[in-house]
Amino acid sequence: MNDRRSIFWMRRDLRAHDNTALHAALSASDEVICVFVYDHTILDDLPKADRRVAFIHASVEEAGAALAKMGGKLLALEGDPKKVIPELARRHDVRRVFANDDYEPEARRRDDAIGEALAREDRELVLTKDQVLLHKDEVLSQSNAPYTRFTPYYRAWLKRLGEDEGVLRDFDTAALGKHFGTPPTGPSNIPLARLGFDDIDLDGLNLYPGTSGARRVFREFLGKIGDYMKTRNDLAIPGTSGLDIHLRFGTMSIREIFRELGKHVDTRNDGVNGWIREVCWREFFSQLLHNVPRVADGPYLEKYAKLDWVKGGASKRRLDAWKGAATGYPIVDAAMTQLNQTGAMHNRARLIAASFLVKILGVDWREGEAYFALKLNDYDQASNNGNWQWVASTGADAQPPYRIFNPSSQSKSYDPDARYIKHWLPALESIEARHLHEPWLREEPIPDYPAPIVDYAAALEECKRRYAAI
Ligand SMILES: Cc1cc2nc3c(=O)[nH]c(=O)nc-3n(C[C@H](O)[C@H](O)[C@H](O)COP(=O)(O)OP(=O)(O)OC[C@H]3O[C@@H](n4cnc5c(N)ncnc54)[C@H](O)[C@@H]3O)c2cc1C
Repeated sequence: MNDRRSIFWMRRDLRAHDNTALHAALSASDEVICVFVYDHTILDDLPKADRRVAFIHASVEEAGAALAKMGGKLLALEGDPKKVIPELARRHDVRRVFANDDYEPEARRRDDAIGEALAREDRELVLTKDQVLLHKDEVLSQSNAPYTRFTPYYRAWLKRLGEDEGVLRDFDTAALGKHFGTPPTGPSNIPLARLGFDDIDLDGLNLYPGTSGARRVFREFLGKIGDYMKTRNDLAIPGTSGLDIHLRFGTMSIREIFRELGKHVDTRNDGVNGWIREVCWREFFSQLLHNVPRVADGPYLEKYAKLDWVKGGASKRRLDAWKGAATGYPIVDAAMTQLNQTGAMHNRARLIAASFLVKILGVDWREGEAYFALKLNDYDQASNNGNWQWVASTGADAQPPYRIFNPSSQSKSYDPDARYIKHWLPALESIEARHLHEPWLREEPIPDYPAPIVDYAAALEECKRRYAAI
């Protein structure tokens, strides 16, 4: 066995630069084989036109080119990683496989299986932290338990960032390029069509893949981050960073983002602080899913497993109307249209649409969670689950059960001129904004637009009864 030859397995870290696992592999070895595996156990269940697969594919292409510039080569394979990785390790007789940690329960089961398969042959899967700044049990409460409330977690997280400069270390892979050794033969990417997927116009969706795309989006955001607290809830303007898909697929290192913030903006500014706090929600939910993996299958507050959701045909009709942007509540229908057409959805719109499904339509939050998982470009199990549970009041640090987003007042506050609604529902262009916030107050129904699927006041009472019964 060659102790000095390793594999670097690229996953949710589609970049060559500042990559912890790649850096660890290069530091420990004379030869590093870099591999990306198109995982058919995931891909086979996806629609042929999938924006995320197209984004991944283009990002793999760019990461492969970056590795080539550094003297390496990316090998693209397809299949089930549980077979592909141990086979590759055997074929090249490597001692260690390096990869960046993934905290989703299914990914952990996969990694455990691969780790065991490698160990049977005296090899090793080495997992390193890369996806988040602080992970697993790095931020614990005074009683050494994982935090389940956001605010104390946030304070402890900030303190740790302030005290430990190493958290933002640059894992400078370019400086270690000489350790790539002889590249293996094989393609550095696989055509999308061969993988069974359609090409997608990512530019048309304002999705710019790869590290170049991430840095471009980040640079643009740096110019306006100071206004973040004023603009982040305005549905009609791009007031947030748009870095979500890049953080999801690791096209830019979270450490690089924080180092750049320190260099270019005043970190005492409200906008910058507000943005850092939002990023911390991502880390909070990541450690929560890792430490309390049962949240993936049910409510964190277990008493809410007994919530009496609307069932049967009524539930299906309501869910279908919500998915199909036909609830008769324009702000909800605009949000769902944005999701269906682009895979993106503004955070405020997510809150409104999710709250409407759970609290007004009385549909089990897991139905909404599953639909977002299918559609969102930035789908991340920890953040999606954490936010759905926040909205449904079943989560670790959730909103109280009786806090219910009123779609009309949300619409008036965050889309006063109905610009967002009219953009996504252009058939409503000629209708006055006030009638789009509350269409039922209009003398004549809006032509070719559905009547409200439920009466808001009655649904509100039903929701209160549902939660009070627990
Ligand atoms: C019901 C619901 C489901 C969601 N599902 C996901 C999901 O699957 N994946 C996902 O990344 N985000 C999810 N979010 C959180 C949030 O809506 C998105 O992170 C945000 O809209 C991404 O846009 P941005 O990058 O421009 O955000 P910005 O406002 O610029 O925030 C920067 C980054 O901080 C993180 N962040 C911001 N808000 C949150 C939050 N509430 N929770 C966790 N992280 C946050 C994200 O990584 C985001 O990219 C969900 C929110 C709701 C209400």
